[in-house]
Amino acid sequence: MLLIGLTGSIATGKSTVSSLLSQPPYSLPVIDADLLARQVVEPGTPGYKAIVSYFGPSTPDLLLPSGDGMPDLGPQGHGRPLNRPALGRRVFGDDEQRKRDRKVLNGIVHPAVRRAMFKAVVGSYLRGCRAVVLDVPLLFESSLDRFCGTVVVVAVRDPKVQMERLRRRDPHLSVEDAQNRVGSQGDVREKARRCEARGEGRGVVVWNDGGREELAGEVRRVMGEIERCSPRWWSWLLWACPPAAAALAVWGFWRNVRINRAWEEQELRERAKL
Ligand SMILES: CC(C)(COP(=O)(O)OP(=O)(O)OC[C@H]1O[C@@H](n2cnc3c(N)ncnc32)[C@H](O)[C@@H]1O)[C@@H](O)C(=O)NCCC(=O)NCCS
Ligand SMILES: Nc1ncnc2c1ncn2[C@@H]1O[C@H](COP(=O)(O)OP(=O)(O)OP(=O)(O)O)[C@@H](O)[C@H]1O
Repeated sequence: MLLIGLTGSIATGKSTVSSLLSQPPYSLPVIDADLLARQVVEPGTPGYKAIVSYFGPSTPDLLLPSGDGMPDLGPQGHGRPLNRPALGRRVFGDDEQRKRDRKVLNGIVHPAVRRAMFKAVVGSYLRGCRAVVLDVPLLFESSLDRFCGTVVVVAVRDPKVQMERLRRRDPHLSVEDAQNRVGSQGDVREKARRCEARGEGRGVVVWNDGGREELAGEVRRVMGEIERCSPRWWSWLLWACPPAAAALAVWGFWRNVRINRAWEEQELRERAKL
C-alpha cells in the first residue's frame, strides 16, 4: 500500500486537495491529522487532562465558558471542551515562551496522534486499499515523511495569497494572530524544495496560487506522476505478498532516512555559505 504524505503550510490548500483526492476519480481514503489531533484532546481523554494540568493554571480562558447551554462539567460531564483560539494564542508565535509551550503541547498531542494514525493505516491495509493519504500539516517536522512512499506538498509561491486565504477563512483571527500562525510553521517554499529533492514520483509539489480549476488540474498532473512511478498492479502484487510489502517498507524507510540526511547536510552547507 502506498502511503501518500500530504502537507504544506497553514491555509495553502491541504484540506482542499485532500477533499479532491477523496472524491472520484481518485477516491482515496484520507487520514486527517488535524481531525485526530482534535479527537485525542476531547474532554476525558489523557491528552485533555495533561493539557488542562499544564496550561490551566496560567491560562484563565483555557476552557470554553460555562452558561449558554454549556454545563460547568461539559456536555458529557468529563469537563468543558478546550478553548482552541485561547490555546492557540499561548502556543503560536516566535518568542521563546511560546516556542517552549508549543513544544509541551506537541509532546502531549503528537504521540497520541501517531498511535491513532498507525491504527488507521493498518485498518486501510487490511481493507485492501491500494493507497492512503496522510494529511499532516507537520509531516516533515514530526519526521513522518520517512514512512511515506510519496510526499505531496501543497504550496503557494506568493506569501500574500496564503495570508489572504487565511484571513478570509478565519476572520476571527487578528492580523497578529494570523501572522503568528504562519510564522509558527516552516516556510512552505522550503518544504516544496525539500519535497522535490526526494526525486521523481517520491516528492511532488501542487502549486496553488491560482483558482480552483487550476488546482484541480495540478492535482491531476501530480496524481498522473505518482501513478506512473507506482502503478496499480504493483500495489496489488505487494498486497498479495505481505513479506515483500514489509521488506519494501523497511527499504523505503531507510532510503528516506538517507534522503533526509543528504538534505540536512546540503542545508548546512548552504547556510555556511551565507
Ligand atoms: C493550538 C491548537 C489548539 C489551536 O487550535 P485551532 O482549532 O485554533 O487551529 P487548528 O488546530 O485548526 O490549526 C490550524 C493550523 O495551524 C497549524 N498548527 C497546528 N498545530 C501546530 C503546531 N503545533 N505547530 C505549528 N503549526 C501548527 C496547522 O497548519 C493547522 O492546520 C491546535 O492547533 C493544536 O492542538 N495544535 C497542536 C497539535 C498539532 O500539532 N496539530 C497539528 C496536526 S498533528
Ligand atoms: N485555489 C484556490 N482558490 C481559492 N480559494 C482557495 C483555493 N485553495 C484553497 N482555497 C481556500 O483557502 C482556504 C485555505 O484552504 P484549506 O483550508 O484547504 O488550507 P489548509 O492548508 O488545509 O489549511 P490549514 O492548515 O489551516 O488546515 C480555504 O478557505 C479554501 O477554501
